[in-house]
Amino acid sequence: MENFKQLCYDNKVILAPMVRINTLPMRLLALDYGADIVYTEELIDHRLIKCSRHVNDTLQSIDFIDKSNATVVFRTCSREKLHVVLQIGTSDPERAAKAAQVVEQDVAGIDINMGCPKDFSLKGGMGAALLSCPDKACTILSAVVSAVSIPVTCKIRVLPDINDTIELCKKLATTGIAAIAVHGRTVKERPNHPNRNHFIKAISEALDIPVIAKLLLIRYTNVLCLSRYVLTNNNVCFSGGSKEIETFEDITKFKNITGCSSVMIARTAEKNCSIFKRDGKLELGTIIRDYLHHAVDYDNVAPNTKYCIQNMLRNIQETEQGRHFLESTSLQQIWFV
Ligand SMILES: Cc1cc2nc3c(=O)[nH]c(=O)nc-3n(C[C@H](O)[C@H](O)[C@H](O)COP(=O)(O)O)c2cc1C
Repeated sequence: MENFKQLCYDNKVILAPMVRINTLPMRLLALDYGADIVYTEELIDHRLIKCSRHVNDTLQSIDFIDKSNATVVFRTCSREKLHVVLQIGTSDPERAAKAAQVVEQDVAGIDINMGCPKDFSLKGGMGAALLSCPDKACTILSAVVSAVSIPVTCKIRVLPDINDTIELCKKLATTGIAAIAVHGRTVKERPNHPNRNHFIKAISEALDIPVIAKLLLIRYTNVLCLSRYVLTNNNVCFSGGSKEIETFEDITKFKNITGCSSVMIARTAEKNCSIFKRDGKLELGTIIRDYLHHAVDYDNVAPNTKYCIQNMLRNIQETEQGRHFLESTSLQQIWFV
């Protein structure tokens, strides 16, 4: 209950899950700049359940280490404990529940990925594959909700039909999840397709009293628990707006368009994490330096650090500021800041 009070999904600006980008340094950077909640990259249940928890006194971190090859699968620290949501890739209720239990004491929430369109996920029955198996999706969510005492959420993509999407959301909402994040593109749509903001608006309007009533009736008898799982439009997070979100003010605009009180940002944050700053974005050089401080402090693996910085650089090449930055600074210089 204590954790839930801390992790509320109402009116939040959120760093959306991004594979290889959202390791600890990026999550801390987003928090520095003003994000309220930060998602991890998707971590597959098979890997998490093989992990053991280690308190790393040198780095002041908590490490989840895969014993079979001594790899750090997930590193976190006390600073993010009340803000970090760990996203699990799964196709199995039992494994999902076990994976959630492995990290439960060190994170603020658990999210189940139901939107990944990649072959790897679809072939394994994970990610967007769950959108076409709603019963299985619900079984997974219910298993995780029962297994842990922190909030559980899921992140979906919209279905081609608006009413089917609303029905799916209502069904998922009966499992006791605390929020749904909706990416307004279908599985087949690519990032350059327009985001279906009107779908998200319809969902946020539909997920109101009936869903609350259903949840209250079906799942809980204890009054203290009731308010914990009420799912209204305040608990629908908007995702998919990066093409149209360039400034912090744009976030408010999208809240209004979609009727969601929370907004998740992926690609805009990937290229300029200071999008979360209320008082305006920072120069890329400052962002990279701030990022590197966290990467060094937490001994982030070099290939991952390099990948994130290369993405920031690649993504700004087309902007005036980016061209100027690249002309005046070499990657070599940045690397040794
Ligand atoms: C590099 C990258 C990695 C991503 N990885 C994940 C992931 O692990 N889990 C997930 O649910 N979505 C993932 N996504 C999707 C984003 O979370 C988000 O829903 C999508 O990019 C649309 O939001 P945007 O317009 O703000 O970019 C990823 C997106 C990008 C660009």
